[in-house]
Amino acid sequence: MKVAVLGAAGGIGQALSLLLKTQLPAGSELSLYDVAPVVPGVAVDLSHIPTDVKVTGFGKDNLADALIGSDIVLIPAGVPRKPGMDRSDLFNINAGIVRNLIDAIADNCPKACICVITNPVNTTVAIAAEALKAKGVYNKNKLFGVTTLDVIRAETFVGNLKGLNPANVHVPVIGGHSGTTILPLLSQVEGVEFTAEEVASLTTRIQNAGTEVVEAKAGGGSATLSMGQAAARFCLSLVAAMRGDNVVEYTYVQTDGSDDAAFFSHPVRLGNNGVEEILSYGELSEFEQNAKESMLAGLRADIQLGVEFVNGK
Ligand SMILES: NC(=O)C1=CN([C@@H]2O[C@H](COP(=O)(O)OP(=O)(O)OC[C@H]3O[C@@H](n4cnc5c(N)ncnc54)[C@H](O)[C@@H]3O)[C@@H](O)[C@H]2O)C=CC1
Ligand SMILES: O=C([O-])CC(=O)C(=O)O
Repeated sequence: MKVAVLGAAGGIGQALSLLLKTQLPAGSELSLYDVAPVVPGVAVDLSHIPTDVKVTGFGKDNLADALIGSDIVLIPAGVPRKPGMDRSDLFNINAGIVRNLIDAIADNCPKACICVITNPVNTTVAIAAEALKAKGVYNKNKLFGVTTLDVIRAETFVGNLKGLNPANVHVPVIGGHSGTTILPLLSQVEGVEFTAEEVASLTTRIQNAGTEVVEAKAGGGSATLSMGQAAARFCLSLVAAMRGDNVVEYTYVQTDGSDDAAFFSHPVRLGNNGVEEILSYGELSEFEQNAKESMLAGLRADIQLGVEFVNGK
């Protein structure tokens, strides 16, 4: 198993690479790429941890070498938010970064599962899909927007509010990954009752949790450590599924688009070839149904922006 991390010298990239170095199965390879000159040093640093995972660092001019033979590519490359910015304000810089990295993936490891972390995820995943189509190698079952951070936050906040161990709480989160497009399904949390006020305030907190971190970091970036954990969880689930385990994760994937949007986070059964089955997210409460209806137009517009970035208007 070879896993490549593109943007590996950044805040997310380093946390994620550390978790993968210690948790990937024995015999795996971890390939770290970044345009920052520190990346070979990050790889040397990690390589001193005694696990049977081989780590190699690749600088700016060696993207092809980093990618060749990869089974999974994780993309946390790009700029993070500062206070006062929305995720959509990152589009101008990050759209081009994602496009170029995806072109290189198409050329060097077109069969890899691709996990996009770079914001705005609602749009960068659509950019990735269109760029892969333009190269003739798009497989909708192998492209994922990583929305696991919304899930782990929701589990933490519910656990804290109700005095439960968050590790035992499961909260479905559907939709996209920004503001009101993030839709936690609190009505489906087993064994927990919420008042209407709790549903309203928890939903808002989960939707604004990224901003909570951006403001607390006061100009020093956005979530990196919790995102490293979230991306590691998603990647390790994909690895386990590729080795035959039955694994379901919530992730932003291409749907048939019939009722929701062309990309939408669903519970997804993962398998050897990425998406094995997109599962239903079940029944929504009236609050959730209304929240879904009112965010869909915005999510569709975010996706359209990505389609037009690659194909023109
Ligand atoms: N999906 C999600 O839930 C989340 C997504 N993010 C997003 O992840 C991205 C990265 O965030 P951080 O790690 O905090 O930023 P960072 O600034 O700490 O790291 C980004 C890294 O990307 C590298 N980079 C820039 N252009 C590149 C290119 N063309 N090729 C390879 N590497 C390149 C930089 O050199 C840097 O090392 C941001 O867009 C952020 O908004 C952040 C948190 C959660
Ligand atoms: O809020 C941000 O800019 C980073 C992010 O996506 C998150 O923390 O959920």
